[in-house]
Order: sequence, then structure tokens, then C-alpha cells
Amino acid sequence: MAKSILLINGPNLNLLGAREPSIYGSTTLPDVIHAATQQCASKSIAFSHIQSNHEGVLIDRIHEARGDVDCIIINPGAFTHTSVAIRDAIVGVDIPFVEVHISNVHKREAFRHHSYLSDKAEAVVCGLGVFGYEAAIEWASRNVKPKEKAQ
Ligand SMILES: O=C(O)[C@]1(O)C=C(c2cccc(Sc3ccccc3)c2)[C@@H](O)[C@H](O)C1
Repeated sequence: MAKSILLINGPNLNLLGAREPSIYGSTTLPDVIHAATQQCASKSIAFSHIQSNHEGVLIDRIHEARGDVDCIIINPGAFTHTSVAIRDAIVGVDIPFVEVHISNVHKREAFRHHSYLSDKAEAVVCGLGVFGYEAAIEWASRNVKPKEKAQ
């Protein structure tokens, strides 16, 4: 089972729960982080997280995860549909990842139907609301083998 999970949230997700509750629900990002922290602790999985509105900050954190994190769970937000750079970074560090979307992007605007990440993801979860984060952690805890630490 995974021993270390990094949760990445992209742009505007810091405002989760504040606006557009009909699409994203009323749960705040701190609530999501608290629940994920508890879920990982109950499984003895090391948990880290970042939310940023800045593409380069997310890329730098992905680079830092190399050799340290067994699985990345990422909600890229709008970068899902625009960022070759984040795709290149997450593929480049060779860490298995799960792509999470709170909304069902396939029921929304056409521009949200394409992801630059999905074809490289171990799994894609969308439309489950914030439960998607819980589901992704559960999946990772069952299916991701810890990497042998570099000597
Ligand atoms: O459904 C998602 O989780 C998604 O990744 C999240 C997105 C998103 C977009 C705008 C704002 C937010 S978070 C938010 C919600 C309400 C008010 C302010 C910000 C998320 C979209 O860009 C994506 O297409 C889909």
C-alpha cells in the first residue's frame, strides 16, 4: 500500500465552498484537507498537500515529490485543460497519480471535456463531489506499491 500521498489542488480551489456550491458543493478546501489528513493517518500513510493558483509553483512541488511520494492525487482545476507543462512534470517524475475533479466535467462546457493528464493517470475520478478525494486516497492505499527508497 502507498506509504506517502501528495494531494495537489490547482487554481481557484482555495475558494472551494465559497461560491458556486451548486457545482462544487459547500465543503471548503480546509475541510477536504482535514478529512484527507485523518483518512491517511488512519492508514499510517504520510500525507502532504499543496494548493496554488500558480502553475510553476505546482510544477516545482511535483519535482520535489520525486523519490519521496508514492502517489499523487491531483485536482488541476483549470490547468487540466491547458497545461502541457504540468503533464510533462508529473510524467517526468514517474510517480503514479489519480486525477480528481469535483464536478462531472463531461456534463459541462466542451472545453472542460479534454484533459492533458487523463491518458497518463492511473485513474480519473469526476462528478463524485469532494468524495472523489476520499475515493482516490482509498484506491491509492489499496493499489499503489511504495517505491523502494533510493539508497
Ligand atoms: O470539477 C473540478 O474539480 C475542476 O477540476 C475544477 C474547476 C474549477 C473551476 C473554477 C473554480 C473552481 S473552485 C471554485 C468554486 C467556486 C467558487 C470559486 C472557486 C474549480 C474547473 O476549472 C475544472 O474544469 C473542473
